[in-house]
Amino acid sequence: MSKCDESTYLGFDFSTQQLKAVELNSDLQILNNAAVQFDTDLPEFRTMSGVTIHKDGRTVTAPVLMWVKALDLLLDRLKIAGVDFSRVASLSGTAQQHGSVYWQKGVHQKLQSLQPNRFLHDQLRDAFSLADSPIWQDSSTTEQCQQLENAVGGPEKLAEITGSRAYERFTGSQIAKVYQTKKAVYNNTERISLISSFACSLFVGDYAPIDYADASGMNMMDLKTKEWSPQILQAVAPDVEAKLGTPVPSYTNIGPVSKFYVERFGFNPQCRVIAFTGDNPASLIGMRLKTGDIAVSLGTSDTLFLSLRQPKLILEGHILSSPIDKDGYMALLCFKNGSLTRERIRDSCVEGSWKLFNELLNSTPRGNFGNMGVYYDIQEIIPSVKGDYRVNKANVQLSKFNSKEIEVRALIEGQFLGKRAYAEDLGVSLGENTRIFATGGASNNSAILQVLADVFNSPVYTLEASNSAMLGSAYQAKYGLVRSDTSFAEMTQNLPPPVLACEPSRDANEIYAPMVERYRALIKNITNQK
Ligand SMILES: O=C(CO)[C@@H](O)[C@H](O)CF
Repeated sequence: MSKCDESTYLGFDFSTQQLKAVELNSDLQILNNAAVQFDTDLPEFRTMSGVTIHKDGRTVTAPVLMWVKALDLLLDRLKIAGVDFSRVASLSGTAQQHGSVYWQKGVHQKLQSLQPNRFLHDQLRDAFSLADSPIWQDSSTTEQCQQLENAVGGPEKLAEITGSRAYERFTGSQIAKVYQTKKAVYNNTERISLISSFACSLFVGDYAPIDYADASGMNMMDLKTKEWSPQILQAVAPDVEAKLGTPVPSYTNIGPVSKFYVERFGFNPQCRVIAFTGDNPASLIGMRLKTGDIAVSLGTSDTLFLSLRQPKLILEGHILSSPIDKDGYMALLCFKNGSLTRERIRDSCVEGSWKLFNELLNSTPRGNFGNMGVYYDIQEIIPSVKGDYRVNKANVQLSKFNSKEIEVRALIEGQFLGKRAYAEDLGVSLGENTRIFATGGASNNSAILQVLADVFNSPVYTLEASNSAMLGSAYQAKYGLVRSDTSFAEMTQNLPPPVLACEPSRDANEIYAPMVERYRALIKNITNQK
C-alpha cells in the first residue's frame, strides 16, 4: 500500500440475492467486505432467492424496502468488519439491471433531510409509490414490448435506436405497464429510478441520475445521442421524462455523501459519490476486459459480454454504452436460467452436494455420449423457451436421462453450448488468441470451468475475486475521482493479472463445434413445437 495515501474506496453491489460491499485501499487491494443475504437476513420480506414470483408465473418483483433495510444492516456490518468510514474518499455501486423504483410525490424533501438517529428503512417506509419493484426476471410485459416496437417501426428500428429490440424485463415496457395498469401509482410518482440510481440516491440524499450504461438497458435511451428518445418516451407514458431526469456518463462524480452518513456513520463530509451502474457494466470494469476478451459471468443470471469499439445492430442480445469510455460500447447476452437452475439439478441429482456434482461431471466424457439437454426453470430470454428438453445422440427427445451423471453434464454443456451459439451469432469468432474471463459464483468451480474451456475451445481465466461487479464498482469509485489525470488502464495497471484456470482439451473443438449446430437444431425444434 502506498504509505502516503490512506484513502479507501467503497463499492456496493445490490444484486438479486444479496447486498454486498467491498473496501479497497488506494492500490485497489481488498481491505474489508460484508454482505446481507435477503432471504435469510431479512426473512420478513419472504423472498425466494431475493425475489417474489407472482401467481401468473411471469410477474417478478422485489420489495424496495428490503433493499433499504439491507443497507442499514450492511453499513453496521462494514463497521464491525473494521471499515473506518472517515477514510473513504469516494464510493460507487452497482445493481441488478432493468428493475425500476417509483418514488412517491413529496419524498424528495425527506430524502434530503434524513435524520441520523433513525434507520433509513424507518424513514423511507412510505417513500415509494410502488412497494414491489419489477425486476429483471419479470416477463409480464409482452404487450407493452409490442407497443414500443410498433411505435418506432419494428424491432430492428428499436434495436438501432436503443441497442436492443424490446425485451420484457427492460424498463421502458415496465414503466408502460405501471402506467397502464396502476395509473394512480404512476401519477403519484415524482421520480423513477433504476435500482442502481435508487441506491445512489440513498447515498447522495437526492435523486441521482441514471448512468449511460444502465440506461442502455431500458429500451429508452438513444445509444448514439445518449439522450432519451422522444419517440419512445411518448410511447411509454405521459410526462415520463420529467420523472427520469437526464442520463450521465457512468463515471460521473455526482456529489458529496449526504449528511446522514457523515453524522450516523462518521463518513468524511468530503467523501464523493460516483454514479452507480448496472451489474454487467460494473463487471466489465472489474474484469478489466481487453478488446477480444470474452467475459462469462455465472451468477443468478448467466451473462456473456465483451467490449466493442462501435455499436452494431443485433436482435438477440444487447448493445450497451461502455461504463468507462462514453464513446465505447459493450455487447451483452443474458440468460435467466443460471445458478438457480444449476442448484435445482444439483439438488435433484446429488442432494445439494457440489462435491458430488463435480464428481459426476468429471466422470462423464466430453460430448456426453451424444446426449444433450437444455433446462429453463423460468421463461428464458434467449431462446424464448421454458421447460427441460433432452435428446440422445440420435436427436430423439427423451423425458429423462437414465443416469444422473448424464443429466449433470447435459445441463452444464447445454448452458455453455447456448452461450457459444449466441456469441457466434453476435459475430464473435473464437480464435487462437481468444481468452474467456469467468466470474460470478460458479467461476469458483473448476469442473464447470473445464467444460466452459472445452465448449469454447479457449483458455479460461479468473480474477482475484469472483465478484467482479462489486469490485468494478469500487474501481469506478476511484476512477470517478482520478480520471481527469489518470486513465483507467494506468489506475489498474498494478493489479494482479488474470490467473489461467484451465485450458481446452485437445479434442474440444471436434466434439463441440458439431454440438453447437445440434444445439441450434434442438432450439429450432423446440420453438417450432411451441
Ligand atoms: O437482466 C440482466 C442483464 O440484462 C441480468 O444480468 C441482471 O442484470 C442480473 F441482475
